[in-house]
Amino acid sequence: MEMDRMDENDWKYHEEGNKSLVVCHVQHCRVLRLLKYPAEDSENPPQTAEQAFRQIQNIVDFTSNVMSRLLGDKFVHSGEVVRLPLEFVRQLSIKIQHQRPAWRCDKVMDIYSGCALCLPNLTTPTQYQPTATPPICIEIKPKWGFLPSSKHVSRDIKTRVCRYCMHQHYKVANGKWKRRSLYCPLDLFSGNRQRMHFAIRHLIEEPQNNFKVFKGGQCIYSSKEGSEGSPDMNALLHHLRPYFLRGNNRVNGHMTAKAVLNDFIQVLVNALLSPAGGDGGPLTHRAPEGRSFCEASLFSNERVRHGSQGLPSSSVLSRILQTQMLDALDIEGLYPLYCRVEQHLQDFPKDRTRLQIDGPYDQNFLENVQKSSMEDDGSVEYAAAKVHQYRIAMTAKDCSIMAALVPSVKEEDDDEGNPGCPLGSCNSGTSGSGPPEPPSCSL
Ligand SMILES: O=P(O)(O)O[C@@H]1[C@@H](OP(=O)(O)O)[C@H](OP(=O)(O)O)[C@H](O)[C@H](OP(=O)(O)O)[C@H]1OP(=O)(O)O
Ligand SMILES: Nc1ncnc2c1ncn2[C@@H]1O[C@H](COP(=O)(O)OP(=O)(O)OP(=O)(O)O)[C@@H](O)[C@H]1O
Repeated sequence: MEMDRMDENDWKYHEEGNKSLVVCHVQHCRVLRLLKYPAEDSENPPQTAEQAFRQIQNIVDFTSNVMSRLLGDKFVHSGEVVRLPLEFVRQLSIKIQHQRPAWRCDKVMDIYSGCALCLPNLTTPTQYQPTATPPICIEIKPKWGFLPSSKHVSRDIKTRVCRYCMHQHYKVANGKWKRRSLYCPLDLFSGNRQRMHFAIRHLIEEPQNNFKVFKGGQCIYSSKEGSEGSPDMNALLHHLRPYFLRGNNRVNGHMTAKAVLNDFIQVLVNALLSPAGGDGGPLTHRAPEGRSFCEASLFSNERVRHGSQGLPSSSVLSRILQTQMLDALDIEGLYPLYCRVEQHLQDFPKDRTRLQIDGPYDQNFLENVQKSSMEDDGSVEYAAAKVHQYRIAMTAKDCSIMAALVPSVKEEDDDEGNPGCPLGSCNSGTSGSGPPEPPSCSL
């Protein structure tokens, strides 16, 4: 990318979250992730350009030296910080403003620093030969996959009902969503194909902030906050049908909507369980110590007892779960340690650097955090290490998986020239274009 030749017309609005806004290039498979600030700060940016640069560089370092090592570098893209011409950023901000969802407009895009994070566009994978049917990318934000077993947890309900399921009641009550989702993360993280199928089915029915489908880089299925109805599942199935034409579940040569949905979920389950290959990072597999079933899940307890195989240790879900479980104390055990660090920094502000509170997230950072003793010796070093571990766990609890399903070139057309079942053949490993792309994490 030539920074002095940036043209806002080459970029379009893609998506946004609470902290950043993402634009994608109209031709190249790149995105720019720009910071967002509260709208009331729009006249006075809360940080200088250099501070914004440092913030984004910290994200890159944290991703490459911490998250990538824990989740596996096959799954994580760190990106790079870029400096953009201010005029380009201003024009871009004006151009995309009308496409932003109203409920996100309490924050504005950073137009002052001229800094952004440049990443590959994970909704349009490039490693495979282009085919007539564009790739499908599914974004899943799985949230917390375990029940806390920390001795510090004061309420028994937290050890029986998962945080996501409890939060659903809160989110419906405060109006963020109109209907409760029946998705339960513990089902998705179970490794049991039936439970995972059940979980994804409910993600599709009520996607909220946890499920999106992109086709050729364009979001074709997601929840709109505050909207009365659910997104149109028939329209989604209409998009998906051409990808599954060679399925077995055809009635009079026609594949039923139910069969398309089942095949789609099946492919997704396979992708989520597929091994990463290569070095997965320094994690040793730790099974959740508490219960692995949430009482709020509608998946029958009886069926759980009759088959729970657990996650393959090198799958993306297993890596995410292991990283989430670095939060071994729960917020109730962590908060007093956080207060210890806060108090210490008030008394000794210079120790902020020694304790690496704001980074740098260099190669030693993770090692130092992992070296921390198991027993609380009352030191600020112990407390700071636990706070760091908690922050790493929180990142894994709020990350998204981008699973790209790429049609195989070889079987795209059958002998009569009819379109084939690209995702099915990808999945069975008979594709001429290599195995399906492993899911990637966008953090
Ligand atoms: O607290 P939660 O579980 O609602 O998660 C928040 C997310 O809500 P969601 O569950 O996706 O609806 C929330 O997402 P949205 O703003 O709803 O898109 C953020 O991701 C928030 O993280 P941060 O404060 O921006 O770092 C998330 O906060 P953290 O819990 O990660 O601090
Ligand atoms: N590299 C990428 N390629 C394609 N799409 C992306 C990429 N990174 C982010 N996105 C899209 O942009 C959305 C917002 O990005 P992201 O989740 O990084 O924002 P955030 O503000 O950090 O989110 P949160 O609300 O969790 O704080 C994602 O949900 C995803 O749909």
